[in-house]
Amino acid sequence: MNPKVPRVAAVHDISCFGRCSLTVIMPILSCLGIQVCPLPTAILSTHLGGFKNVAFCDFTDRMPEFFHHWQQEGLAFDCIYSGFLASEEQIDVVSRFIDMFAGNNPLVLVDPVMGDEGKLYSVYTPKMQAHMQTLVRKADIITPNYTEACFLLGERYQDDRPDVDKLKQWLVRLADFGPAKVVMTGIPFVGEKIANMAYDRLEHSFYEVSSEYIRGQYPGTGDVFASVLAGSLLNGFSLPAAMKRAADFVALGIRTTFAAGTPAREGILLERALPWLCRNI
Ligand SMILES: Nc1ncnc2c1ncn2[C@@H]1O[C@H](COP(=O)(O)OP(=O)(O)O)[C@@H](O)[C@H]1O
Ligand SMILES: Cc1ncc(COP(=O)(O)O)c(C=O)c1O
Repeated sequence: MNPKVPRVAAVHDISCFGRCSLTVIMPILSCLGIQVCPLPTAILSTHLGGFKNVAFCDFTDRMPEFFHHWQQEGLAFDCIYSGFLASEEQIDVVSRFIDMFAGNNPLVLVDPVMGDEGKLYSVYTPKMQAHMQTLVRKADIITPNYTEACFLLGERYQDDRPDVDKLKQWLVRLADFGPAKVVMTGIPFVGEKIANMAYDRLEHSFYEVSSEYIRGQYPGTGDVFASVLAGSLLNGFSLPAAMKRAADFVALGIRTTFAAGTPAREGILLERALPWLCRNI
């Protein structure tokens, strides 16, 4: 275990119901022995997948006030981890935040949350997509799902089995934007598998971690995966080992939830899966 408690600035929304974003990221990172300082991007009554009339409070205008105070207090972070961003302007605000806190050389993980299953989320405009590309340039590691990788690269989304050599080229092209490590999640493979593929430019290596696909589409799996990945990297695990821990934990959460039969839109039963993570930090 890391002798010092690493500190993460988690730049995500609070979806008050539905187990995604900060409501899963905070307990997961705490469980992994990491201090989490949330910088909220928006507060929503629920996440955006599967609910109507969601109450939405955009936090863009308040964010600079919060991080300027952190700067005055001399705070430093070991990691800056961003996810769902609520507006075009907010993407630039996060970019400024990263610049302001670059002095401590934090691990910058950008999860370019934009869409799933070939579609952009309703709040994501094409302009936000272009701004997201500029944020990705500042990251050390990015974790797009397969859909987000297609949007970042301007490639057509295909829901049949993508070709592995082509995916490798895509990973290299994504790393050419700036991040040394790229982890693409949620790749649909034949044989009932779901895969994560990664490229580490500094190691000149590709990695693949796949799991048995468990029936069911749950919100927040990307956040659960990326927070276990971030926490494991901060605790000294290698990239492939961190990917394996993240994929295994999501699979455990999904299996537990599927067995309990709770509504998919409520997310995975994190409360039942967390004890495993706490025992395996
Ligand atoms: N139905 C599933 N069965 C098994 N593992 C899953 C399933 N859904 C997600 N995962 C795991 O979680 C990772 C992240 O999920 P993904 O769906 O890509 O995230 P996002 O919510 O960002 O679209 C996947 O790459 C996989 O390892
Ligand atoms: C408001 C909000 N934040 C975050 C997410 C990220 O969820 P995921 O981990 O599934 O990418 C979603 C997805 O529905 C969302 O609606």
